[in-house]
Order: sequence, then C-alpha cells, then structure tokens
Amino acid sequence: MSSSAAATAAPGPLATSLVLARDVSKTFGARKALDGVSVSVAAGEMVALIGPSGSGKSTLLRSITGLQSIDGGKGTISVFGQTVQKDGRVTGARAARRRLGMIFQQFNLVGRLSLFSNVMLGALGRLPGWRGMLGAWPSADKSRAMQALHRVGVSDYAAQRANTLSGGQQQRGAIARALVQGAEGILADEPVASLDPVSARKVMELLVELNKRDGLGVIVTLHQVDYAIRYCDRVIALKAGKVVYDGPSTGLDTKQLIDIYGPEFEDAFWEAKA
Ligand SMILES: Nc1ncnc2c1ncn2[C@@H]1O[C@H](COP(=O)(O)OP(=O)(O)OP(=O)(O)O)[C@@H](O)[C@H]1O
Repeated sequence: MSSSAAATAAPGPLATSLVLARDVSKTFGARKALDGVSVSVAAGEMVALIGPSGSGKSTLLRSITGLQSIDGGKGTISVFGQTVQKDGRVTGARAARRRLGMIFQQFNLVGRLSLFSNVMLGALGRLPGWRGMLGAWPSADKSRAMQALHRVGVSDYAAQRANTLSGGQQQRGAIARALVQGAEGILADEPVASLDPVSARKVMELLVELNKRDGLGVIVTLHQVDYAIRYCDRVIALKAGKVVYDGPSTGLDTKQLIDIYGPEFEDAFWEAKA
C-alpha cells in the first residue's frame, strides 16, 4: 500500500460527508469483491475510482447506493451522514438515492421515451405518483428540465426518442436528469466507457462543472487513468477489492501505476501518455 493509502486507511467522520464507508467487504461465493474497504469522500469533492477490471469499483458504487448488500459484520456505509448499510443490512437507501444522481455506462434512459420525458423522470421522486404517471408535470419542473437540457447542450434534441440519440447525447441527458432530480452528489459508473473521446471529454467537463460550480460531490469510476488525472483532484485505486492508493491524482507516479495495474499500466491510458 502507498503511504497516501495508509494515511486514509481509517477515515474520520466528516461534517459534510458524501460517503463514509468503513471496513466494507462483499463476498460473492469464494471471491471477495471488496475486502475491508474504508473510504471517506467529502460532499464537495470530485474523486476518481480506478483499478483493473474486476477490482471492485462497481461493487463499491452499488454498495454505496444500497443496490447491493455488503457482508455482515462491522462494515458500515453512510451517505450524507445517513446509514445505508450496517450489520449486512440495507437501511435508508431510498432516501440516499433521492439525493444521489446515478450515471451509468449504458446511460439508462428509457429508449422509447423522448429525451425530455427521460429528463422529467428525474422529478418523479418529488411528485405524487399519479401526476408523474399521467404526465401532468408541474410547469416549474418542465422549465427546469428544459433548462437542464440547455445547460448540458442537448436541448435541440428534447423531442427525440432517447434510443435514436448518440451515446454522448444520451449521457448528457442522463446528467440533465440528475440536475432535475436536484441531486446533491453524483455517482458515475464508467460514464465515458461507451463514448468516443470527444463526447467523453464533454461528459467529464460537465461532471467537473457540476462539482466546481454547483458544489456537487462526484465519485466517478474510470478505466482511463489519464482522465482520472486530468479531471479529478483525488484518486482512489482498488486492486483485488482493497484500496491500494488514496491521494492526489498528481501523486500517481509510475511505481504506483505499476502497483495498481502491473507492468502493462500504459494500457490504462486512453489517450497518449504525456
Ligand atoms: N453479482 C455478482 N455475482 C458474482 N460475482 C460478482 C458479482 N458482481 C461482481 N462480481 C465479482 O466481483 C468482482 C468485482 O467486480 P466489479 O464489477 O465490482 O469490478 P470492477 O472493478 O467494476 O470491474 P470492471 O472495471 O471490469 O467493470 C469481480 O471478480 C466480479 O466477477
């Protein structure tokens, strides 16, 4: 483990904590996907979660959102100070998910609905069910949706069915949906993995903007180390379910990259290594 990883092995409570995970393990059969992971992310931080394929990145994000239970025992996870997992049981995850915008590699829009309707779905958590079901959206939410689409640069496509849009347009729509939801934090699981480099950069720039301008905390899993370094101040690296680096992205030197990815570490750079 690097010295910076050791420094964060036992995170203290933060007054404004986006995520506080302590000693989290998750076992699938004989395999430990997470093995005593402790991470603490403050509300306004932007953190990249990196690591080789199968290192536990998605498992950690799914555990944070309560979409998946962690092993029983002493592991705990809280989001915005509220417990999501304790004693191997998921509690309060719905409340946490209302405050978290989730962005996925495959965009997770409803393909046959328009981009606008998809973005409006972000408001569902705040509306009585029947209004959303009937499409009787409050006009304030409708204008909020259009503003969000405008902000992420895809308002021209509002009426177009989501499954006819490019990947980059869909991912920007997913970010607009999180804005309409009023998310206070974003968990993005490989948001650029299915995109071309130009669209990928745009999506990363939007996430940075939400972090820097709106103060949203962002945790983003990335396969591309160069993107983690370029866009995120802090990097947490997992390897075989353990945290092997937690520190400034500028501190990721060749030795650490070899520790994380092995001698083929340059394969983890998407664009040419500087
Ligand atoms: N539902 C599941 N059932 C069994 N094993 C699982 C399940 N989910 C994840 N795993 C295993 O847990 C380990 C961690 O998987 P995870 O998807 O979290 O890794 P990852 O770092 O996100 O990988 P990738 O970068 O390839 O998406 C892997 O060995 C995976 O096979």
